[in-house]
Amino acid sequence: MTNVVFAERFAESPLRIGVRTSVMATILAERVATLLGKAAPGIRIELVKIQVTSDHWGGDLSVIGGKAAFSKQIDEALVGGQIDVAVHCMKDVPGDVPLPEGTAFGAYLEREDVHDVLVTRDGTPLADLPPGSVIGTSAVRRAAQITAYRPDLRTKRIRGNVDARLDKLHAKDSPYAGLVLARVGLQRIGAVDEHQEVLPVEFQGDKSTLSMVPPVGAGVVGVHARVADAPVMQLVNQLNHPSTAAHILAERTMLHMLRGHCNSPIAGYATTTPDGQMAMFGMVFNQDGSAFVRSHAWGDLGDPAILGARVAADLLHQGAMKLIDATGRS
Ligand SMILES: NCc1[nH]cc(CCC(=O)O)c1CC(=O)O
Repeated sequence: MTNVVFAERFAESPLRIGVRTSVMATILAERVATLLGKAAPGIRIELVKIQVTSDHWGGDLSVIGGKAAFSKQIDEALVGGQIDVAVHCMKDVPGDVPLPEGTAFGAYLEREDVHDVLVTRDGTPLADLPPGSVIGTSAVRRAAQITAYRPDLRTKRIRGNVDARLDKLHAKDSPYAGLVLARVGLQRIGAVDEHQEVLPVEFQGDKSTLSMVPPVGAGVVGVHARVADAPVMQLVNQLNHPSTAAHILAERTMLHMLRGHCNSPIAGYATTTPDGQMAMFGMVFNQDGSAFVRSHAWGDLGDPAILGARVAADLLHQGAMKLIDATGRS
């Protein structure tokens, strides 16, 4: 793409990036704006704020259409041409509904940290919390793994942006002893002074060892644009990190095959091994983590979808769908 074509495309109007009005969404949109600005020096870039109703919804996500509710207004603005680019945490992009027609992810930024942490008011580790303590999380994946390790604790749903959740933890009459959150989310919003216990991502094969296997898409930011908008798509493509893109394709192929949705107790994590192969780990839990299936496979970095499909097929063969259905497609 020559600078002339860019100049023509952006002569009349700036490149518009849609951004949800949360601290984390704003920080990620600004990061993408900076990267796009470096890739095409001189183009004008504008952040367009989009108020997302579900950000203010404290109830059950299924009532407003699941995880897709968060992206609905952004998707409409992208398809309708009010914005040119949208920025998403891949973890939040549902696997059971297709992307809006005519749109695609043009870039996946290099994967960041995938660890979840336990944030507490005073730094008490998970192992030492008194029986009956309440852990705040809305993710069945997190609740299942916490409960498997400490069946004597309780988990309680908590919703809202990360900063709002931390406020709830520190509130005077907070019911929560701790919250499970993504470490990268805390880093992004600068909440680094919190008492954090980093939870290991490796599943050790038994419930007595603490682990928190990452969700599909953990730590990856995706840049979404209209396929027909070639200048923007080609510009966005320049930000793509190829091995991250391969890992995401493997993980999301697994998620599609398991029909993973916002309430799915599914973990999936693809990595590149030191010898240049791709490794993929998948796991499906029941609600309290007392039952699970898991699969680990290796494959060619050039065939991510095949690896994801193999892990999914293995999980399905072991009865994954029964566990997912028992948790409820609510
Ligand atoms: N569900 C909310 C959400 N979506 C993306 C992140 C940040 C982590 C990431 O991008 O993987 C978070 C915060 C959290 O789960 O604590």
